[in-house]
Amino acid sequence: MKVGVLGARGRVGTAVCLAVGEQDDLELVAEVDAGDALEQLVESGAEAVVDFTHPDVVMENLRFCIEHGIHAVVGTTGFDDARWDQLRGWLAEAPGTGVLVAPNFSIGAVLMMRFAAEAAPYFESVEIVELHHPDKADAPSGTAARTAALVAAARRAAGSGPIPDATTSALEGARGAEVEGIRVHGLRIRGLVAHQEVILGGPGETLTIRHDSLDRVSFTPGVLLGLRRIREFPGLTVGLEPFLDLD
Ligand SMILES: NC(=O)C1=CN([C@@H]2O[C@H](COP(=O)(O)OP(=O)(O)OC[C@H]3O[C@@H](n4cnc5c(N)ncnc54)[C@H](O)[C@@H]3O)[C@@H](O)[C@H]2O)C=CC1
Ligand SMILES: O=C(O)C1=N[C@H](C(=O)O)C[C@H](O)C1
Repeated sequence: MKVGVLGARGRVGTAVCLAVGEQDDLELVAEVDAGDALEQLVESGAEAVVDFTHPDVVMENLRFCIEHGIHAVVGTTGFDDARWDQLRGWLAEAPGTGVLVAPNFSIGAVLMMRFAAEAAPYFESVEIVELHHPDKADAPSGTAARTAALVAAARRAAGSGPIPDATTSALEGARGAEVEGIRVHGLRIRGLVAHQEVILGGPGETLTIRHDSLDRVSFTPGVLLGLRRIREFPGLTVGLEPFLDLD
């Protein structure tokens, strides 16, 4: 498969270019970054792209790819319901084209999210702490937002009660942001890459589920899996789980 990388000179894009270049069954045909023409993808015959760019530009990139029947494996964050609807609308006009958007391509992070959702109905309390490098544009992280959504859905399905919190007075931000009723706290620390803790608590005990991406190579096995299986998943897929046969 011929592959183009969008955001090729970025932190993750650089690691993805190296990884794709090492595979016998994948050929890196386009390395596109800010200011480069997207037409390069068509001229080079790219059959699929990997996008690790910026929330402000990813939709424009995806519209171009879908219009040209190029599959997309997307790590860029910043998606919301309006963006999902827009993507589904574009994909309806391009049967056979697949777009995978995964908030985290690291296998450990996917499992961390799954374990957190599985544990959540068994505990009264649950909060999420995400820790990243300070050059990250978005907060909370896409991973934290998705973890909160999965945890909230698991609790709803189990009929869990409200999460206890007696706070009546707080400085703005002191209790973090709320995503689907789950508190999410973001730290930006030089030296870190991407880390997350889900802390659950019940009477007399806590359970902490932690994942650490220590290097951006942690994202490349999931990206390669996405490329190898994208033809099997036409339309929009959110999250790597189906590609890992986890759903
Ligand atoms: N899903 C996942 O597993 C992961 C997702 N991310 C997300 O990926 C995105 C990128 O992260 P980083 O690599 O750390 O950022 P970065 O800032 O290091 O790299 C982004 C690159 O995109 C380039 N770019 C900007 N506009 C462009 C355009 N229109 N076309 C092509 N390239 C363009 C920039 O010049 C830069 O080289 C962020 O949204 C981040 O949250 C990051 C790590 C893992
Ligand atoms: O910007 C990053 O670095 C990361 N972004 C993704 C996110 O927002 O969840 C994935 C990972 O946390 C690294």
